Amino acid sequence: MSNSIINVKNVNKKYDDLVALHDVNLSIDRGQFIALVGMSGGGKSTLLRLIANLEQPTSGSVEINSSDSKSLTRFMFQEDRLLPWMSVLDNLSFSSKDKKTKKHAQELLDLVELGDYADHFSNQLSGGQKQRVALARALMTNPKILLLDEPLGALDALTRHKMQDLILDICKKQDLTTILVTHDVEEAARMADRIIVMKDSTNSYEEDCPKNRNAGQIGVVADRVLGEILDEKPVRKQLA
Ligand SMILES: Nc1ncnc2c1ncn2[C@@H]1O[C@H](COP(=O)(O)OP(=O)(O)OP(=O)(O)O)[C@@H](O)[C@H]1O
Repeated sequence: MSNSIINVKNVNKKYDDLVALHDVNLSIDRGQFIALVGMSGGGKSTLLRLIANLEQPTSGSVEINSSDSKSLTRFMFQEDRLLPWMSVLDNLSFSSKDKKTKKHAQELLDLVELGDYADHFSNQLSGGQKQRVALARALMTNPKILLLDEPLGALDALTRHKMQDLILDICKKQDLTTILVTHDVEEAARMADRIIVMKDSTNSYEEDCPKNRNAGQIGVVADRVLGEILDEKPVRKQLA
């Protein structure tokens, strides 16, 4: 039996006459940590939105192999989306009075090492702490798939490093399948066990349709072992 949880088949996505994704095929196994890298406008976020079922492909299909596909995915955005008038705990539980929900929220705050910050408000948190709250909130529905769109872009290098470790740790503990969009190749190399490069469309298709210059296609898939620091040439060479 296949172990894949996400199957993207022959996906094309057009916005009017702009081709954002061109014939993308991708199969992701349960528990994999995927990094999606590539040039700006290459279709990374578009692919993530299709997988999250926030948008539909123009053609092709995105299949999620799970019994509870509705509660599968959660985004963690780059921006701080915490509601400033709610405490950290309420941001997770949406002020629910339900004891179980509150307990779950507190457990997740403990998981992201912010157990003592439940009563704080977002203006009392650092950028890294806000991102950890956002991560905890993303986990509230017990997702099986975590979709991260440039979550760490605004953080300083040290905080970013710590967050990378925390995310990896949580993904392992919660047995999550994760897709991380990042511009940072080092980050991709550090975190992912598979790196997918969305490449610029420089084939004849582009000549036919100049507007499709950035149409996202899966370029290179590099498999590597989780946790290793990448100093292998292949990924960089192919990115250059
Ligand atoms: N809702 C939309 N309507 C029209 N065009 C869109 C829409 N969303 C994305 N696009 C276009 O589709 C292409 C791919 O965009 P997308 O945001 O997926 O790229 P990206 O690789 O995530 O870029 P970046 O790295 O800059 O975030 C771009 O040309 C973009 O302008």
